[in-house]
Amino acid sequence: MDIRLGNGFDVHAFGPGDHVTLCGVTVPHDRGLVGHSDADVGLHTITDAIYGALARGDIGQHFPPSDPQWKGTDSAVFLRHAVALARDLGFGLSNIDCTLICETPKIGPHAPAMRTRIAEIAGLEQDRISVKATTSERLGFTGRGEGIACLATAALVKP
Ligand SMILES: Nc1ccn([C@@H]2O[C@H](COP(=O)(O)O)[C@@H](O)[C@H]2O)c(=O)n1
Ligand SMILES: C[C@@]1(CO)OP(=O)(O)OP(=O)(O)OC[C@H]1O
Repeated sequence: MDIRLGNGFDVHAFGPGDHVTLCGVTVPHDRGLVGHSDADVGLHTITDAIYGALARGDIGQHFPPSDPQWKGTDSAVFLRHAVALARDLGFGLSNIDCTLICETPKIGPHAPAMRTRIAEIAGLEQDRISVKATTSERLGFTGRGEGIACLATAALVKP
C-alpha cells in the first residue's frame, strides 16, 4: 500500500462585503474575503494539501491568479481537479483535516455544513472529513481581524 500525506496553508485578507465563502459554504459576515477566485481559503488549502501529497505543485501553478478565466471561480472547481488528478494517478482520498484560523466568524455552527459540502465535492464520506477552528488569541494578523488563515492535511492511499 502506498500512503501519501500532504499539507496546505493559505491566507486571504478581509475586504468589503457581507459574507465569506468557507469550505464551500456561504457564511454571513460583516466583511468579505479578497481573492482572484471566490477566495474560499478553506477549499484552497485542502486543494493544496492534495497537490502536496501527489508532489504535483500547488494551486497557483494549476490555476494561475494572472489568468482571467479563474476570476470569481467557485473553488469547488480547484478541489475537483486535485481529486481527479489523484484518481488519475491511482490514489484515493483517505481523509482530510482542516483548521480555519480566525477570530470571527465563528466556524463551529457552520462546520457540519462545511463537512457535508467538502464530502460532496471530493466524493468522500463525511466521517473522513474534519473541519476545526481556532482563534489566534488576538495575536498576529488573524488576531487583529485582518484575514483568515487555514491549515490542512490530506492523506491519499493507493491500494
Ligand atoms: N473562528 C472560530 C474560532 C474558534 N472557534 C471555536 O472556539 C474554540 C475556542 O477557540 P480558541 O481559539 O479560544 O481555542 C475552538 O476550539 C473552536 O471550537 C470557532 O468556532 N470559530
Ligand atoms: C485560487 C487562485 C485562482 O487563480 O486565486 P485566489 O482566489 O487569489 O487564491 P490564492 O490562494 O491567493 O491563489 C491561488 C490561485 O490559484
